Amino acid sequence: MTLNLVDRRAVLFLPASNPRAIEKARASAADLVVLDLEDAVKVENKESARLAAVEAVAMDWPMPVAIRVNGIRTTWHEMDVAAANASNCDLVVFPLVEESLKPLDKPVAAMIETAGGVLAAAEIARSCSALIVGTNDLAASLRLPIGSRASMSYALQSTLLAARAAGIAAFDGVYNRLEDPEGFVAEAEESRRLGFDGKSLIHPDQIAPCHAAFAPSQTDIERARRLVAHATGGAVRFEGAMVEDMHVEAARRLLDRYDR
Ligand SMILES: CC(C)(COP(=O)(O)OP(=O)(O)OC[C@H]1O[C@@H](n2cnc3c(N)ncnc32)[C@H](O)[C@@H]1OP(=O)(O)O)[C@@H](O)C(=O)NCCC(=O)NCCSC(=O)C[C@H](O)C(=O)O
Ligand SMILES: [Mg+2]
Repeated sequence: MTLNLVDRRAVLFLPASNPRAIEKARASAADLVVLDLEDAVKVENKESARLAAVEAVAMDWPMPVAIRVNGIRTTWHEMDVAAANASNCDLVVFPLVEESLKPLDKPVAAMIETAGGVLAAAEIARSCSALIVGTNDLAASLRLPIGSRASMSYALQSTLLAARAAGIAAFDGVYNRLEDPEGFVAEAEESRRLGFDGKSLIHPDQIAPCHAAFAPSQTDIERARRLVAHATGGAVRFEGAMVEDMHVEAARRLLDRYDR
């Protein structure tokens, strides 16, 4: 079972153990909300967070809502998966994935956040609805010093390639520095240039800048409109450059995204 998440931009994570954050997320402009049972939840709250997540997804949500379960090597994993699978959530997110996901009764997404996950991303992508890069765990797995995003470019691009080859959505990782809005915007714009559909977020303040970074600019939209109007099929000269059918298709996709 799959869920079309392509073109969703703002993927907001929050601890399932935080009821105020759940309320805030429901009222937000996030495109996908992920109630976390994994790293954001203290060990002593794992069971109550699972119950809270199941209760929360039973409410009405204006956007798809997911539950992220604990990793396969933890004692909570099986109970989390069973609870999420039986719940009203739209998607189950698995962390630290290194092989194909087993099908559930609902759509699944995989987090690529280890060296093994990156190398298996193409196979994993064929078993799920989205790949999400977990840049914090990935940095640890690759033994990178803090702030070494440039050293992750191969992993980011491999994940994107795997998702595109499987025709599913790809989301970039989180930006941890809550008090650095300029840094967030720069990283989100880079994510868009890399081809990601959107970015994982950890705070409501990151939602609006994320939408802005991934939205097509007015210049892009106007150019796309001119290009679609100008195209006659095959190779043509358009504003000083050669364009062919794939450029027209890309322009149509951009206009379609903008309209939606
Ligand atoms: C990072 C935080 C712990 C910061 O918390 P805090 O300083 O308390 O936040 P604020 O005081 O600014 O909060 C203001 C209000 O906003 C709500 N809030 C905060 N964060 C969220 C959120 N993510 N979603 C919805 N609402 C949120 C607060 O409840 C306040 O509400 P109110 O009291 O009514 O005013 C905190 O932001 C946080 O917990 N963020 C999410 C952490 C998380 O989910 N982490 C796991 C995913 S990230 C990850 O692990 C990626 C991957 O696995 C990897 O390896 O990289
Ligand atoms: Mg992680």
